[in-house]
Amino acid sequence: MIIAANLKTNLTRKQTLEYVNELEDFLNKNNISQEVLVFPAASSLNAHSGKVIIGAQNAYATANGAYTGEIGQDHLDEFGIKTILIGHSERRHILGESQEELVKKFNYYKELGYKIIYCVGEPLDVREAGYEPMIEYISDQYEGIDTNYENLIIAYEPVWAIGTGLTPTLEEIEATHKDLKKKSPAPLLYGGSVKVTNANDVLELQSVDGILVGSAALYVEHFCTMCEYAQKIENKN
Ligand SMILES: O=C(CO)COP(=O)(O)O
Repeated sequence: MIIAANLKTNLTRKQTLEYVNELEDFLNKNNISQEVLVFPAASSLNAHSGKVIIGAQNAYATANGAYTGEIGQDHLDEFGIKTILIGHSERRHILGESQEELVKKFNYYKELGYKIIYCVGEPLDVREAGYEPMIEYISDQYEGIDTNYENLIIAYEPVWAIGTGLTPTLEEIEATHKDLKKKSPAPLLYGGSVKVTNANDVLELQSVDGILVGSAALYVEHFCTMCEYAQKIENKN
């Protein structure tokens, strides 16, 4: 399974280094062979060798150039980073990235063979409009995306569930994932208020291939526990 931590605008470079080292030790001591990804803030990116894979939360579709405030492929290359998150709801809804811009970014990093975690998910008003409009809204977020890209992972994160403590029910997650799985053979993660208290139940769902965790992942011991849950489920199956 794939267990991913999106650290967002949290943890300094020093704190991130401690975090990744503690996580790496835990994975090794506990023989955890799951795919574990950590997405630090841009200024906390660092080279890391081991089980933990470091990814970028964002980068511009360029190697370098005049794009004030952005980082590019050169900055990721410096640390051997080959994994990127694209289409996170905070980038879509807070930072105003359009589908067109996301597609451009997707294609740029796809050409370079990056592992891409591409996020989709509906806001609350769309959710409240009913299941069909919700699936239509999410389908639009697949527009222009090569859903057969071999290094693609998709994360379904309902916007209203992110950082709110609210989640769809397990049945709702399963139903939505089943429908989204028809759109792409890529592994499908669930994200949105995943905590130590619900992670195991979510991971046990048939159509869930992993989780993308925000706030709860800031506590390294919580994130380690979730990695352990995934390992136990896999050992059992
Ligand atoms: O946005 C998320 C991960 O990308 C989820 O955030 P929370 O786990 O804080 O809801």
